[in-house]
Amino acid sequence: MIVFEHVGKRYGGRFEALANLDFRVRRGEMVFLTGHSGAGKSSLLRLIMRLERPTRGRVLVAGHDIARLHASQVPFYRRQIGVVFQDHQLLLDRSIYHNVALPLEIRGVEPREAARRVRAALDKVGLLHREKALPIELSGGEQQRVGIARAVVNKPSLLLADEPTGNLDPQLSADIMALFEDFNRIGTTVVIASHDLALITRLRHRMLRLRDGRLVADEEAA
Ligand SMILES: Nc1ncnc2c1ncn2[C@@H]1O[C@H](COP(=O)(O)OP(=O)(O)OP(=O)(O)O)[C@@H](O)[C@H]1O
Repeated sequence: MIVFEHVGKRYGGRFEALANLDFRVRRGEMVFLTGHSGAGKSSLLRLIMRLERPTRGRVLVAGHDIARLHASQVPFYRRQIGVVFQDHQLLLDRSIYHNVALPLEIRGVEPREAARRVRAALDKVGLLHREKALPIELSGGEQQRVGIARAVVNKPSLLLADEPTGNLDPQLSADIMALFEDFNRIGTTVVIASHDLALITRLRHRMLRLRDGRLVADEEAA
């Protein structure tokens, strides 16, 4: 599903944020990406989203070198990827329903079909009963679940998350990870950047460990 071939990324000057990354993630896998702050986790995810391009090597997703995508193809490419952020980035003046519906509105999905999908996504994260609420009326854990519903409403084949539990207490963090496992179980490929080693070690998935932009360990779950 995802192949990194000798990938390097420099931001201006000589500073190498990522160096010689070589790994692949199979379709249907769930992988944690870990490492210290500044190790390059977000940069790696941004390469997969094609928000950045590698300065060396190639990133292939579903067989395509994504650096070669034409600008007009990029929105279609991104549609197959759901993204969850640490600070969920919800629109505060819109209801939960409309936050989750946003990616479908942008695509011009017909309202009745959109409503069906929004409710299915909210149901999966256990928040169907809060569809009329505003984000501010929800707890931090619930807001993050809305962020996940919005990420999966397009039924992406790939789900990426950057520190999705960064602001949550241990129990809520475990609940959020369990949700990602649910989506993985139905076939979605999942890549999660997290520095919460205590949590992700317990979950027993493959772990890619970055240090100063290099891949220093690739451990299959025991
Ligand atoms: N747009 C940018 N321009 C210049 N340098 C950048 C840019 N984005 C990231 N970097 C640098 O690249 C390195 C890797 O950053 P990155 O955000 O990928 O790490 P990270 O592991 O996600 O860290 P954190 O957990 O703190 O977000 C850091 O030294 C960072 O300062």
